[in-house]
Amino acid sequence: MQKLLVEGGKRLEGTVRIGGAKNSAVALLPAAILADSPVTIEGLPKISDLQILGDLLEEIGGTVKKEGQTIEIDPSEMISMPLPNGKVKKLRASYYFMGAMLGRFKKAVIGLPGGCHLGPRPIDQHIKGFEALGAQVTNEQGAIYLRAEELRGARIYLDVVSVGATINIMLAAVRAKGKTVIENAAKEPEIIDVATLLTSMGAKIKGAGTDVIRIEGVDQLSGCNHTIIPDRIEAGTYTILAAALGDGILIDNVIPQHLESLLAKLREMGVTVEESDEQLFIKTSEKLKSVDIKTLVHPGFPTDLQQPFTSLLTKAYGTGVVTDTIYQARFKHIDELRRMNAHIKVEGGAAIVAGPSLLQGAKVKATDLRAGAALVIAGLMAKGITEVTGIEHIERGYEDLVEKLTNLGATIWHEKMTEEEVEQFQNS
Ligand SMILES: CC(=O)N[C@H]1[C@@H](OP(=O)(O)OP(=O)(O)OC[C@H]2O[C@@H](n3ccc(=O)[nH]c3=O)[C@H](O)[C@@H]2O)O[C@H](CO)[C@@H](O)[C@@H]1O
Ligand SMILES: C=C(OP(=O)(O)O)C(=O)O
Repeated sequence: MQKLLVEGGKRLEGTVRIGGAKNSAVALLPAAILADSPVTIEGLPKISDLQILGDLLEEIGGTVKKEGQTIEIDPSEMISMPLPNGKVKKLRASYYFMGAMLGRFKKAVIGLPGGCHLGPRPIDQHIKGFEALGAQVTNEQGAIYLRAEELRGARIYLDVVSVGATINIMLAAVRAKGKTVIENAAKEPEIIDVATLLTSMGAKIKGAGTDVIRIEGVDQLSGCNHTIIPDRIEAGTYTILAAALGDGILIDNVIPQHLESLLAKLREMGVTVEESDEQLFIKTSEKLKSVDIKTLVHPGFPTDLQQPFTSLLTKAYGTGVVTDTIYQARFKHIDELRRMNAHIKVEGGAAIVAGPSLLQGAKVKATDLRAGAALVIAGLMAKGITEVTGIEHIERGYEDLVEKLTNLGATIWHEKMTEEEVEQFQNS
């Protein structure tokens, strides 16, 4: 097992290029199941979640060829093999095998998904959607069994705005008979990206990116070529880092409109933010002003940037209140930031950050993906060396993290954990 060592206190500058969007990629790969010929997806990020999804596609009979950041998935020989255990539990997005396999085979057995532990993450809205389309859904020993004689289009109102449920229902509905309307749909850019791929495959989808999506089912979907959108959360993470320590950092391959809620907050704090078509230029200010943030569904402030943003707030003057309305318990990074001398308390579902604090290097543990990003940012801001364990979480969503940060002038490296450290880590 490896840990990350981060030496803090340096100002950073240069250019960082953003990879393809994790939360698109993890849906685009399962979407290929719906086609009858090879689907090619370009611009994939180098992250561990995609390796697992590639393995799962092979387990059900797909032929997967990877070359650089391009993947070709030939789904023609796939069968509806049950995936009740094993790799499906290692990530969240394995739930997209439910919608895609139901759409193609009218049956599937998929274990309940894993992913970041952020408090309860039910999938009742996914199931409500599948049932409305005519599927029988049962939960047997931790696996979801789905079966339908035929899928029929339906009007589905989501009780909770859910990215996963919106995409999953879309995946099944493109192969249902007749018209499906998803109301109160999520509007995240990744939903548009998945709809774009499905449309290139021959699906008929209108309204992706709005809260009403209309789908006219088709009998057949074919292979196509698709280029993935840039990762707004990776871009947002480097933007936050640049706001904390940037002497002028250019974020390349980003769609600035995807990050408007973050950029508005950074401007309020006094950060220099310049936008162009596919780039952002970010420069910190000597005296950052505290702000409050409240995470909301898109286009509100993204929950996935809440944790990295909390690290930035420790440097700002004043009190900042962080409220996460999507995951009320997404605060596991706070205890670790406190070890680094951050003055933060969690009260009534909000984290209250009193700044500025001079962060000190410490031994900390990444409990989830974005907590890991928050701790790396804090480590780069801190005096001394920070050791971050739990880096397999970070590898789920950040490609080439060490290389990208080193290019910006950071001192960060991997080290093998000793046996004693591994034991301590496993028991903590
Ligand atoms: C792989 C992927 O794309 N992950 C993202 C996706 O997760 P995921 O798709 O799991 O998140 P959702 O948008 O579904 O969840 C939003 C909220 O709805 C609740 N909910 C969701 C589904 C459901 O059936 N019932 C229910 O109550 C969840 O507990 C949560 O409070 O969107 C989240 C919210 O932007 C992001 O943090 C994750 O990075
Ligand atoms: C919560 C996240 O991922 P997942 O839904 O894959 O666990 C995330 O990307 O921040």
